[in-house]
Amino acid sequence: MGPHPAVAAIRLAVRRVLNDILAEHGRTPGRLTPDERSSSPLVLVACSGGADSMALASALAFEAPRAGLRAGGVTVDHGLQAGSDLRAAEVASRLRELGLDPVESVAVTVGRETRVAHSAAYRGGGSRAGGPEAAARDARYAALDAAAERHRAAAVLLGHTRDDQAETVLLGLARGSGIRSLSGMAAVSGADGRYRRPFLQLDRQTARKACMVQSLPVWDDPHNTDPAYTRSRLRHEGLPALEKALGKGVVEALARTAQLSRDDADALDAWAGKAAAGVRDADGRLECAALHDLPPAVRRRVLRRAAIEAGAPAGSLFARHIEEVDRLITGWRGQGAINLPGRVVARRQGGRLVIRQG
Ligand SMILES: Nc1ncnc2c1ncn2[C@@H]1O[C@H](COP(=O)(O)OP(=O)(O)OP(=O)(O)O)[C@@H](O)[C@H]1O
Repeated sequence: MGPHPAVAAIRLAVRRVLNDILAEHGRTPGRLTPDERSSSPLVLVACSGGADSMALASALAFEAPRAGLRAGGVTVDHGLQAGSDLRAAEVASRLRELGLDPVESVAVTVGRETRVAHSAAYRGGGSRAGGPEAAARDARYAALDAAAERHRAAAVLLGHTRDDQAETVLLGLARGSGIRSLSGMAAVSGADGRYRRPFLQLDRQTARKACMVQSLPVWDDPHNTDPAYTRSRLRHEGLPALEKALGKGVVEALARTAQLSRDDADALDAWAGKAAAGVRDADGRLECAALHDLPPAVRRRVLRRAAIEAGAPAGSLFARHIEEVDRLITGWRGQGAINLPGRVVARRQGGRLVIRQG
């Protein structure tokens, strides 16, 4: 008898991603001999101990040796709840029981300077827009990046599911975001495509079921049900209300919107990349008349790229900033310079737009 359908589904999702990683390393799937083991690429799973990432860890532990890859795990202790250090240690020991090796528990301090074990220091991103959730996320990714580098990992797997994707799209819609935000999380992201999300097409219920039938203990993060958090309200009130009003299938539809938006955003970014070269003069200033002739979606992307190239941090550069700069082109009334994040300033000089450090 084969595995339970939920277990088969999570394993298939992970196998696909492992096959991609193997292909990128010029390898074919197959079990390792003991000699080959130390030189085979390492895939880490980022595990909170929640159902999604425990399911992911179990599928990785099962599939990696069959594919000819090593598998390890990292759990991050954000230090935000009492006893979080004990829980992280417990998650680490569960990962070891699954057969993962190496396994690390990394402590970070969110909000101020963020430290991890191994004496390295990272910025927690406390001043970043988005509040404590964003600060915790920044600290977590810094720690995961560092762990991946320490272990020279080929990839880090994350347990985001189709439900997480739908929530991300809805949050973006409610904020009035453009299609790049509506495209949600990418299946592959980060430095050199380090982060992989095998479960983006899989629903949360399947991951939870897979844990249940494999008797994997899971930790339910109280933040996930705390109505103080926007995402929690969306998950427990917003999406169910939408499904009640519009019928089942809202989550799948939103995930499809993410995919379609990603394709559109990629195409527009490529267009803007080409257009950017055509609107610059020899001194790197932008020609306002040429910018004016571009479709607004392309023009805004050209302006955003120029601001980022001048040093504006992408994470702090919002649509409202770009709209203000855009008015120097489309609504020119002699306005003064526009200040952007990262001490970047946009100002009009005759028929040219200059975007550079203030
Ligand atoms: N403390 C953590 N340590 C390591 N990885 C984490 C941690 N928190 C989140 N992750 C990774 O990020 C993914 C998304 O986390 P998030 O908290 O947004 O979703 P979730 O639905 O609560 O996931 P899970 O059920 O796995 O906790 C997780 O599946 C996991 O891969």
